[in-house]
Amino acid sequence: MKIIKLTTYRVPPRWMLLKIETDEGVVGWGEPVIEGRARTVETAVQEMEPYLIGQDPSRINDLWQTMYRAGFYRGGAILMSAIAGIDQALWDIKGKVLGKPVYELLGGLVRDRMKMYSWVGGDRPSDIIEQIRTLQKGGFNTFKMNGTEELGMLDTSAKVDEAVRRVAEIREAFGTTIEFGLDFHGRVAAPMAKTLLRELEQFRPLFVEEPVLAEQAEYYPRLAEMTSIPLAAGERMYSRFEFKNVFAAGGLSIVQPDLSHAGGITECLKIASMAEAYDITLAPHCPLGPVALAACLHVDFVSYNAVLQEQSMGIHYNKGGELLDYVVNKEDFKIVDGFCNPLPKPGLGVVVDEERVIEASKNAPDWRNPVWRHEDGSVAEW
Ligand SMILES: O=C(O)C(=O)C[C@@H](O)[C@H](O)CO
Ligand SMILES: [Mg+2]
Repeated sequence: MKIIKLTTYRVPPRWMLLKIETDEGVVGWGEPVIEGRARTVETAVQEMEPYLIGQDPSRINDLWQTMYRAGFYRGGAILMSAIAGIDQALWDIKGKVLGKPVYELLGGLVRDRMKMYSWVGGDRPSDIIEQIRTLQKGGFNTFKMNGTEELGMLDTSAKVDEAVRRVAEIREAFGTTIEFGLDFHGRVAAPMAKTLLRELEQFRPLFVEEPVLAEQAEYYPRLAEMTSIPLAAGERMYSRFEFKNVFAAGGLSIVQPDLSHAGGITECLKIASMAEAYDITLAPHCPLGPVALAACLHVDFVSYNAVLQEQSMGIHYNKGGELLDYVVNKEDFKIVDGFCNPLPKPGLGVVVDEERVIEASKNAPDWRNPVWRHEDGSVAEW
């Protein structure tokens, strides 16, 4: 069997789907994308084509290593997202050829169902209580929200009080009937992280995500020393070579590689396994589409240390498109009591509605995150 064609489809809300075709008619789908840089990743996928066209798609490991090493420069958000989506599609092809879901090719199930969580509150966290109440009815009991709005590198007690009040209200309303993670989203600089973590500790959030920016990872062990709140990060780290230094330095309790940014199933499986050796749990980042989520679930179902899975249904980014819009087998993604079952169909287990994808790709938006500014006019971390 040989790879004969790669086709990318940028689609609303902000995703990109990749179709890899073979000379025997087997097709694989992947989701290579960096939110806000879809066109750049699309070009990176096109630049990877010479390593793929005419090659045997079953040789995923050799194709992965060639895409990673043969171009001399390596790593980073764009190249690793391109490789990620291609890798997903290759695993999809392999599973379809062998008639098995990907998790079977990776050693089989380590659990029967996977715990999912839902975003609430939007870019500037609001209406959280109501949104949690609504999602509870749908069976969710684990949530994530932004921990703050814009925050200066050194900011006021009033801003700290605002962040703490929001969390206090959640605990007041729900007690310990729910759990919630706080995403600092890189908005909190090191000078403010300690204060916020100390003030929030009394409410025992399930985790604090990106407590500081990924480029400040050396603070993870120092922050972990001063708080009992589990620290989570990973969406802005792109290969096991980045994660190894963070694991060795300590401080992370939860690692959140993104299956569409960190080299795909082949790489994230290795990251998950490295994390397990450090007693670090796995909670793949996935504010994206159905193929990305499917890739996450296959890694979750074979990784002992997988504890939580993000999914984008109802997320504030999904304007103009929703998680299952491009999926035919929507029922396979059903979330019951906050859990998802293994995807049973061969490959990644996503039956893509190709007509819908092609139609939607005709007027795909160039999604960009907003550019925020502090009151002094300087750019703020979004
Ligand atoms: O889901 C998360 O944890 C995020 O921090 C969302 C962020 O990654 C946006 O997708 C960037 O556009
Ligand atoms: Mg995040």
